[in-house]
Amino acid sequence: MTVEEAERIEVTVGAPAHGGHCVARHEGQVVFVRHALPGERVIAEVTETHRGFARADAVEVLEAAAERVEPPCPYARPGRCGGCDLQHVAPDAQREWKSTVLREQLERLGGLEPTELAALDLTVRALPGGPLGWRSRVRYAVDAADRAGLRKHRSHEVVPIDRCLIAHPTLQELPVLASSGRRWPDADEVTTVVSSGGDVAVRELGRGGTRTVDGPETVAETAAGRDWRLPADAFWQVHPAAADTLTTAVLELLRPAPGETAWDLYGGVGLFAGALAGPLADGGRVTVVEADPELVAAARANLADLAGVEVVQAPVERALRRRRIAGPVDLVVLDPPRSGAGREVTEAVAGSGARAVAYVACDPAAFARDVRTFRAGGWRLAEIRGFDLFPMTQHLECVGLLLPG
Ligand SMILES: C[S@@+](CC[C@H](N)C(=O)[O-])C[C@H]1O[C@@H](n2cnc3c(N)ncnc32)[C@H](O)[C@@H]1O
Repeated sequence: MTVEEAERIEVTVGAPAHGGHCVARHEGQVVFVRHALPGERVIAEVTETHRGFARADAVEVLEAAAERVEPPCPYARPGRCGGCDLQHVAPDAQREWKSTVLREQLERLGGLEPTELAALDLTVRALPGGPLGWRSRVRYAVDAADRAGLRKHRSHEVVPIDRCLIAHPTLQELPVLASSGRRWPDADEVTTVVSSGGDVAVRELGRGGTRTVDGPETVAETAAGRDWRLPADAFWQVHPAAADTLTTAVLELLRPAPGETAWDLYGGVGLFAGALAGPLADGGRVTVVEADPELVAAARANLADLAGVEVVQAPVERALRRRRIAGPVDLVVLDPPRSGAGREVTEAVAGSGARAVAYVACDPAAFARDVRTFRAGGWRLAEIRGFDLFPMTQHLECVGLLLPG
């Protein structure tokens, strides 16, 4: 008998898997269970059925794991806000969970052998500041009644909320959410931003594009020993300690030397190029490649004081195909979106003559697939640093050092 949607099943929960759930089995069928922990016995309500697997939410815990805690947010419950997947897990155990996911993805999708995995430190490290109040950028969705809220897990349905506990305290004060009485008749989404320079901005995205509702058009950030200015809703790391943590990891792993050349691929406003430019000075060069024209303009402005930095506006794959950038190059930073760099870009980077690549990854599955491509091209994953840039959620960030040979 297979599991049916809305049916309640009793299962023993197994290991965490990519995506914020644990794997269980019910009558031979795989069930991905959210709101659960490995080793628990739970009653789970089936939310989706597919050929060969089902999804379910743990709605009653019969035998709790020692790592289970009461979720601090009342919306982090089955059927409510889908933003946080791990609020029911103690913070240390969240990082162990992420480390397990990283290992599993590198083994299954990356093709790493047990001996290679054993040689890597897959610890996922906490950033300063604790698991709540960190998020410096929050994008809310607007529901049919023009109220701003957050979406349910795997659904377009918007849950009106009166606060988001992982949001930075400054953002929680803003009169944006339904509880403030504020309505958003012209918007599909509302973005709130607080920058390290103290700027606070609210932008709405609607049929007419985006517009600033409150605060400045651009915000100031400080990272990697430099000051940055960027459009309020442009890409920037959402954890206040993330930009410094990632640039430090990239510099420590790549060890740039004066006179070397580097590519900063998927460069955004040029964060990694800005960090590399100093150590590469005395004849070194960095080329940033970024597709978004607004980010390219910000990168050019932010990096204008640095000699030897060029910013190319193009999709990375096209820049490589049309030889707008071409090897040999010494160092490469790859920081692609969640979907990863993909085979074409990864093969081109593997053939670029680089002596080292730092791959900054926000999705362990896409990262592992690209690692497999590097390995097929004769490279190896020499070191990895995992960071908990998104506490309370299933997301993890890592920086991998890939070396040829
Ligand atoms: C994860 S962000 C990294 C940005 C930057 N490295 C940083 O740390 O601030 C990924 C960036 O890749 C850009 N992007 C996405 N697809 C791209 C593509 N095919 N070619 C070039 N840039 C792309 C996005 O606009 C975004 O700025």
